[in-house]
Amino acid sequence: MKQSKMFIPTLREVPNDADSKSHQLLLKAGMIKQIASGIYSYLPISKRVLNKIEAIVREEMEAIDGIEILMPALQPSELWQESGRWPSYGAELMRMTDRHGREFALGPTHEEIITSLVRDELKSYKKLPVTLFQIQNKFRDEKRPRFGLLRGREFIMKDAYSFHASEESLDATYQDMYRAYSNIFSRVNLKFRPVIADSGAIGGSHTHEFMALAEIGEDTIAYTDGSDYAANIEKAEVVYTPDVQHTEEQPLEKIHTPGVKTAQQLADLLGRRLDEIVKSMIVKVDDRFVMFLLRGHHELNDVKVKSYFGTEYVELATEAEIEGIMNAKPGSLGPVGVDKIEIYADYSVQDINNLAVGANETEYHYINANLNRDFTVTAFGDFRFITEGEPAADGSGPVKFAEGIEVGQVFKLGTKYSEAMKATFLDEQGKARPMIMGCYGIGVSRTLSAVIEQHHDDNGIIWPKSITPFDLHIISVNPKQEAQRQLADELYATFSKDYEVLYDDRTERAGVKFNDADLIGVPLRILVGKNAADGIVEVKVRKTGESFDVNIGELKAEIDSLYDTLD
Ligand SMILES: O=C(C[C@@H]1CCCCN1)Cn1cnc2cc(Cl)c(F)cc2c1=O
Ligand SMILES: [Mg+2]
Ligand SMILES: [Mg+2]
Repeated sequence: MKQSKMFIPTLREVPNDADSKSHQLLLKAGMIKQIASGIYSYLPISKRVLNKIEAIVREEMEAIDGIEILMPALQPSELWQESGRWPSYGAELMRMTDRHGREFALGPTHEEIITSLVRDELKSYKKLPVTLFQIQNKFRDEKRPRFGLLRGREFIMKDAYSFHASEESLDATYQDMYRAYSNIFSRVNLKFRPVIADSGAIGGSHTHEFMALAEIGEDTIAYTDGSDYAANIEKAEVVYTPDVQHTEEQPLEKIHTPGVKTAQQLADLLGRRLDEIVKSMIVKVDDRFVMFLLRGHHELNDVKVKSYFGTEYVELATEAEIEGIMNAKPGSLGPVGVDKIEIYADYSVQDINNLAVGANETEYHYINANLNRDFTVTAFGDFRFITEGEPAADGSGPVKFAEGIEVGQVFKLGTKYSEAMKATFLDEQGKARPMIMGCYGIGVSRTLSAVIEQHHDDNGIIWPKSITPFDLHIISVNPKQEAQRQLADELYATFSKDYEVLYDDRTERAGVKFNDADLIGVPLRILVGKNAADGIVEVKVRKTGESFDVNIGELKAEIDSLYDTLD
C-alpha cells in the first residue's frame, strides 16, 4: 500500500485526553478517532490489525467445531422479558423504541437471542452439542468509559454459546474453549493468565477470566509462583488459619472519642495496632440491612458478599440509611446492643477478643467488647479481600498481586436461560429437558489495545508479526531523488509478492517519515536513501532499533531470514 494513498492521520503531540499508553498510541499512530465518549472509528491501520486478530479467533473457534453466525444488534425487549433480565439492568443497557413504539435493546451480549434461535431449531439430543459464535459490536453504556478501546461503549466482541444434553458434554466444550483461548492469546503474543473468576449476575457456577498482564489493568490477580494458581482478587479465597490471640476478658468500657471516624484514628487514640481494631459496616443486601465486622486492616469484598447471599444487589448503606437504623454516624458503629439487623463477621475477627468497636453513639466507642458476652454473630465467613503474602487456596504458597486487563471469559451457564426461555431438547427417553449452556467471550477491540500496552516503546507501537498491519515498511527517504525513488518503487514491487508492504512514497521530510514509521510500528523497515545509487539500502528492526546496510543483491535473503527471527 502506498502511504501517499493511505489514511493514517498521525499526531505529533500527546493528546491530553488520552488516559493510558495504548490510548495515547492509538491516537498518535492515527489508528482511531473518537466520535463520542467511548465510541471510536477504527482507521485503516486498526482495521488491518482487527482483521488479523479476528482471523486467529475464527481459526481457533472452528478448530473446536465452533460455527460462525451473525446475530442482530437490535434485540426485542420481549426476549429480555422472557429471561427476566429486562428489569434487572439499569442505564448500562442501551434501550430504544422503534417507530411502532416497540422497545428494543442494543445488544450488550446475546444469551437471549441465541437461546431463542436455538430453541426453535434444535429439538433433539442427536443435534447436541452445538457451539455457535459471532464477532460483532456490543453496546454497554458504561458510566465512565476510559482508556480508549479498553473500556468503550461500543466495542467488538467474539461471543460464543454452546448447548449440551449433559454436564459432561459442557465440561468438554469448556475445556476446549479454555485451550482455544490460551492458543488465541499466545498467538497474538499476549502475556496472559487464566484466573478463577466470579460468575456474577450472569449466573452459572464455573468461570475463568483471561487476564492480559498490564499495569493499566483494572482487575487485580492473586497468583503464586508455586503453581498455575491464579484468581481474580474478587474471588480469591482466603484460607482461614486460626491465629487466636485472646487475653483475659476485661469489663466492657465506653470511652469518649471526639473526632474519631476511622479505624486508624481509633487505633491511634488507643495506642493499638490497626489489626486490633474491629470495624463495623452496614451493607444493604437485597432489601435488608446487614452489619459486617472486619479486622481494621482488612477490606470488605462485595463480590464475596454477593455470592454468599446469592444476589447482585449489595451496596454499602448510605450515611442517611445508617443514621436512620443505628442513630449514629458511620464512624461510630459497632455490634454491641445491635438486635435489629443481623451481624456477619469475617473469620479472622474471632482471633482477637476485648475488641475496640463503635458504641453506636457518635464519638463514643467501646473497648473490651467480647463475642457472646456483649454481642452475637449470625455467622462467620470469608467476606474480605485476600492480602498479598497470604497463602493461596491451593496451598502452593503466598499470593502475589498483578494488574490485568480482562480480555476473555469462559462461563458454564447451566440452564438459567434455557429454563427461563423453554429451550428444551428431547433426551434418549423422549423426555423434554432444558439444554445445558456455556458462553464464552473475547474482547477483540480490547485485545488490540492490550497488545499495544504490552508491545511498545517511547517511540510507538511494536507489532508482533502475527497481527502486524504490514510486514515491511519501505521508506524512500527523498522521492525527489530519481535513483532513490526508482529503487524504492522496484523494491516495493518485488517485496509485495511475498510480504504485505507499506510504502512511504510521500514527499514529507525524512524526520516526519521516520517518526511516523516508529509510531505505526511495522516490525521491519527498509530505508532507501543516499546510498541507493550504489545499490545499498538500510534495514532496521523496529523492536531492537538495530539497523545495518545491505546490498540489494542480498536484500531478499536478508529480509527473509530477519523476518523469520521476529516474534
Ligand atoms: O456478557 C456477560 C456474560 C457473557 C460474556 C461472554 C459472552 C456472552 N456473555 C455478562 N454481562 C456483562 N455485562 C452486561 C451488561 C449489560 Cl448492559 C447487560 F444487559 C448484560 C450484561 C451481561 O450479561
Ligand atoms: Mg471483571
Ligand atoms: Mg468478567
